[in-house]
Amino acid sequence: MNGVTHLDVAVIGTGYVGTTTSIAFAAWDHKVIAVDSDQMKIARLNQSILPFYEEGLERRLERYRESGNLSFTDDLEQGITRSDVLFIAVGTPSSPDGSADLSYVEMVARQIGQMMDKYKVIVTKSTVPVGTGDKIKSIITDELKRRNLSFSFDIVSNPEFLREGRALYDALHPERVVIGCETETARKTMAALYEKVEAPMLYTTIRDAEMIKYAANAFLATKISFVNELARLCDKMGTNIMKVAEGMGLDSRIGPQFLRAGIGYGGSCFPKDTAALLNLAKEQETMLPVLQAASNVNRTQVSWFMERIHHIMGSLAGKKVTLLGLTFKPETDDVREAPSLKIIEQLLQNKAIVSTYDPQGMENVKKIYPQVAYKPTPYEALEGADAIILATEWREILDLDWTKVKDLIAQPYLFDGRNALVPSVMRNLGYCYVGVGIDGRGDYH
Ligand SMILES: NC(=O)c1ccc[n+]([C@@H]2O[C@H](COP(=O)([O-])OP(=O)(O)OC[C@H]3O[C@@H](n4cnc5c(N)ncnc54)[C@H](O)[C@@H]3O)[C@@H](O)[C@H]2O)c1
Ligand SMILES: O=c1ccn([C@@H]2O[C@H](COP(=O)(O)OP(=O)(O)O[C@H]3O[C@H](CO)[C@@H](O)[C@H](O)[C@H]3O)[C@@H](O)[C@H]2O)c(=O)[nH]1
Repeated sequence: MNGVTHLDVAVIGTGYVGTTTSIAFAAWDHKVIAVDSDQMKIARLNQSILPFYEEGLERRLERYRESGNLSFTDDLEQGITRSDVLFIAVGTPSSPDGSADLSYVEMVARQIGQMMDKYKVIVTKSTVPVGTGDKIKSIITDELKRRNLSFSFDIVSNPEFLREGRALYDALHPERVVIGCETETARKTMAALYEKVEAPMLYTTIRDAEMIKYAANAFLATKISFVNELARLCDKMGTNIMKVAEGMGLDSRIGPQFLRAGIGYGGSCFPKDTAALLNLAKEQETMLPVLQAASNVNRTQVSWFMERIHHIMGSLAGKKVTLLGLTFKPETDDVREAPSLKIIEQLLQNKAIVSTYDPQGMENVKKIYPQVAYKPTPYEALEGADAIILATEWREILDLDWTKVKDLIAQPYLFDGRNALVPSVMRNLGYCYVGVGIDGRGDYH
């Protein structure tokens, strides 16, 4: 494969990562077949309809389908036999004990072993525990043995670091590409795949690459929990976590990113990947007390925030609470592990009447909490509200006409779970504004 720059690639799994990865490889002029076992998803993708919301992806999807660089199929065998490089990008959700559920990855490995017809480079894009590369190798070897075939293949770990809401940009402009591989052929193939990317390429063992992904997510999650923990203290001490974080972040050794205090991290990655790493450590009889604490802080952050609300408002029974923002972060429709879900759960338990608005997340939450009132505009959601809780800092929500909102609501309580509005501005408008760790000494009025 030396010197070859246009590779035939199959990407197995067309979720957030698989679809974005497929589009990135198509953009770099490789021929990509994206495969999913979900026929509905494939049918939509074949009409250039993205099965989730992510800005900018749909236009690219159409462009590369038309150019012939990107096609979609539910026929895995076609994807495998027509490609030299196979990417595994299926989900690795949490099992009840916190470990990564590898059943989708193992299933794909078996299918690859049952269908491959010649040498392939098999790359794990999914986030997987250390040792999964070895597992995939042995599953494929067993399947080939069963078929009395003995051709070789290479296993590679190439973890993905994209953020939802910025998936296309992150995939096209990664800050680093981590490649865990064992042979020169695999290394050259991966170098050819990423030839057009201007980013450091870090070559490691497969196990190191697998660990790097978990370590990066665990570190970022810990940074967030660290400021959230401090925010709780700031709230008691009359200090402002926003200023404290700003002061910390100006030290280049610390950096300003991921120091935004709030109601905690959600999403399909941080909660699941920290749990998986903790589980991995437990299996090795090794303690990770720092990460365990970070996880505990995050697990209790919404309850801590809700306690502030109860402290100020008393019982919420029969009160109308408007929740603004449902997704785990702005610019996505993903509500997996979103703090808003815990907030809804607690509001309903306390017999509040909940209405909500989110630009993209309402359909997904409606499936879980049909008893909440989902409104087509934020203003309709806010009518007659006794309290407003901001859970996701969508631009559209921050840019509301807050003077108009003031006239719509019954009581001016505004709880900003993301410290995203300007306290002095909101207070000047007459709101009783409460943020996370910025108000001090519980004196909110
Ligand atoms: N979402 C992110 O931002 C992100 C970022 C980096 C890494 N990751 C990791 O990437 C992996 C995928 O995440 P995601 O969010 O894209 O998941 P997802 O749930 O959105 O998509 C997974 C897809 O795999 C498909 N699938 C499952 N089994 C299959 C099979 N046997 N054959 C073909 N298709 C199959 C499913 O139908 C689904 O469409 C996970 O390990 C995740 O931790 C996710
Ligand atoms: O200072 C901050 C930064 C983030 N968050 C929250 O943290 C969560 C995760 O945010 P972000 O990391 O931006 O989104 P993800 O799409 O989950 O991306 C993370 O998880 C992906 C999946 O593994 C990785 O690829 C990315 O590198 C990693 O940033 C969200 O709920 C944010 O609201 C905070 O509370 N404070």
